[in-house]
Amino acid sequence: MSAHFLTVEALKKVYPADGGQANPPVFEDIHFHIDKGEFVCIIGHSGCGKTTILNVLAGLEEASGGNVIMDGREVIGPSLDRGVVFQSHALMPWMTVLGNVAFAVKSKWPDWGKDKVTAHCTEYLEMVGLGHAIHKKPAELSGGMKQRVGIARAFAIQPKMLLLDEPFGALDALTRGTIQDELLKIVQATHQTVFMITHDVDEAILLADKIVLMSNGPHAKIAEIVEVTMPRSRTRAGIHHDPQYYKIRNHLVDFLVNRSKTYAGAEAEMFHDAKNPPVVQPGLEAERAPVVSLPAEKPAPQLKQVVNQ
Ligand SMILES: Nc1ncnc2c1ncn2[C@@H]1O[C@H](COP(=O)(O)OP(=O)(O)OP(=O)(O)O)[C@@H](O)[C@H]1O
Repeated sequence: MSAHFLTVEALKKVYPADGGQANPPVFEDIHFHIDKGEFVCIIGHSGCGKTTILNVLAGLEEASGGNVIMDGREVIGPSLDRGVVFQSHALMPWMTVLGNVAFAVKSKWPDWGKDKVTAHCTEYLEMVGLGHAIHKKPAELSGGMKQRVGIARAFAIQPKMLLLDEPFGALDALTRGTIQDELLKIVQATHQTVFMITHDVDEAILLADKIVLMSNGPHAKIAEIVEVTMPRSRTRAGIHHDPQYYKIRNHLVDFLVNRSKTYAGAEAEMFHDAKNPPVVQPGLEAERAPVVSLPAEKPAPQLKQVVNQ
């Protein structure tokens, strides 16, 4: 049995086409794992299937093949073991901020009394800087405040795993930065296991222990796992002073701009092993990390080994 907290094996998704035609798989042969307490970001071009993968991990979407094992059990449906925060804050507009969080907390712990629920929710709302706004309704909040409520609600149920789908995508840069700092602090304090989709490479470098890079769809694969080797005590203001930051950033941008399209087709299988995507540490490499590109001619037999170093 796998020793990892979460294991994704051979995951594949095909959406049915209109008119009975067969669609190609959005992604296939997706393999990766997450250890307890790890913060994992996933990056890839629009349409490669990141949200679909997150929904499968959440149990909200069924895969067409493969499986997801979390904490020794197969994920077959939604559970309060997994907290989800979407890009659009899904708050109940008729309830107060406290009421929105309390609703989730009461679902998780139905035996708790009112005072215990209120104290618990208030603690998490204070953590995201909303202690002063617990009696407000969502309509009275800014976009950033609403998103904070969603984050507090997800943390308050103390899920085994937190799934974040571009939670800051709709926020202005200033608010986004502040909430990133708050998330960083909470995650450092709680050691919460997190899987997060982002399009922002800086956000991924700031928050993640490792970054999963997806190639373009259809037939998207996990192309590479990038370990963020900078010390965990990162701050938004400080990471730019670490020489590793630029190496990691350049590596991610180079993937997105140049390499993300080279993983589809039979030829790609000759140089890429989707079951064991290369794990790279560009921050620690003196030179630029190896660049994977389709060879012009038949590849040398040891090419797979080179890519995996
Ligand atoms: N319910 C659905 N029915 C049919 N096709 C779908 C459905 N949901 C998603 N798709 C298709 O699957 C592909 C992957 O979508 P998904 O939203 O998972 O990608 P993504 O990588 O998260 O994209 P983005 O970064 O733009 O959010 C897209 O081509 C999308 O059109």
